[in-house]
Amino acid sequence: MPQEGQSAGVRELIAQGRVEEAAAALGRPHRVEGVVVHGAARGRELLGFPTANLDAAQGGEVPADGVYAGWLLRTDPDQGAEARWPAAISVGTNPTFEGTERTVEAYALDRDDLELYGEKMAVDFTHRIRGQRRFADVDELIEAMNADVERARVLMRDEAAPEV
Ligand SMILES: Cc1cc2nc3c(=O)[nH]c(=O)nc-3n(C[C@H](O)[C@H](O)[C@H](O)COP(=O)(O)O)c2cc1C
Ligand SMILES: Nc1ncnc2c1ncn2[C@@H]1O[C@H](COP(=O)(O)OP(=O)(O)O)[C@@H](O)[C@H]1O
Repeated sequence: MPQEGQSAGVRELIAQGRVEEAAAALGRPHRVEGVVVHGAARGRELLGFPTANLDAAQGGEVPADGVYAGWLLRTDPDQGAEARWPAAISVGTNPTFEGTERTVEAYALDRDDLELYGEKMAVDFTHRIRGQRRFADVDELIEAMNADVERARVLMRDEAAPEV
């Protein structure tokens, strides 16, 4: 659904991480869908930011590596279930940990109580924050993630909640 009718121009914007321009062209933020899978189990324990990792293999064009603000959504919520959260999103190989697999992961701002493994979810990309970096140590990464989360909070304050 999100891919259909996407022009080469919009695909190029997404590939370059220019998600604000892509959203303007599409009339809605670009969406990537997938099922939440297990990652390296570092998010919650080591970094203090649990991230839902999407198995995004066939769920839409993945934007350029980087850090974004946007939405984490349940695509088939039960009636009454919480369905969307403002999020800080990371796309890349986690170079600080010398990862090789490219992941799409999202931290729902200010929450630590979600149970999302196995759920069909999506991320909507509204703003690009920065590129991926290889930090010298974990503390530097955590410091950067804190700044990203603060930035995402400000950027998402006035964003209209997307349709599921
Ligand atoms: C807002 C945000 C920014 C991130 N920025 C970087 C980064 O610049 N470099 C990096 O190596 N990993 C970055 N990450 C990814 C973390 O390394 C990753 O979430 C962590 O390894 C946990 O992975 P796991 O979910 O597989 O346990 C970022 C994650 C988030 C949520
Ligand atoms: N605020 C949140 N944002 C995203 N996922 C959360 C959040 N709070 C709890 N979770 C849960 O924690 C999991 C991620 O924890 P994490 O330690 O990063 O493990 P993994 O490496 O398996 O992704 C998510 O899949 C989800 O089920």
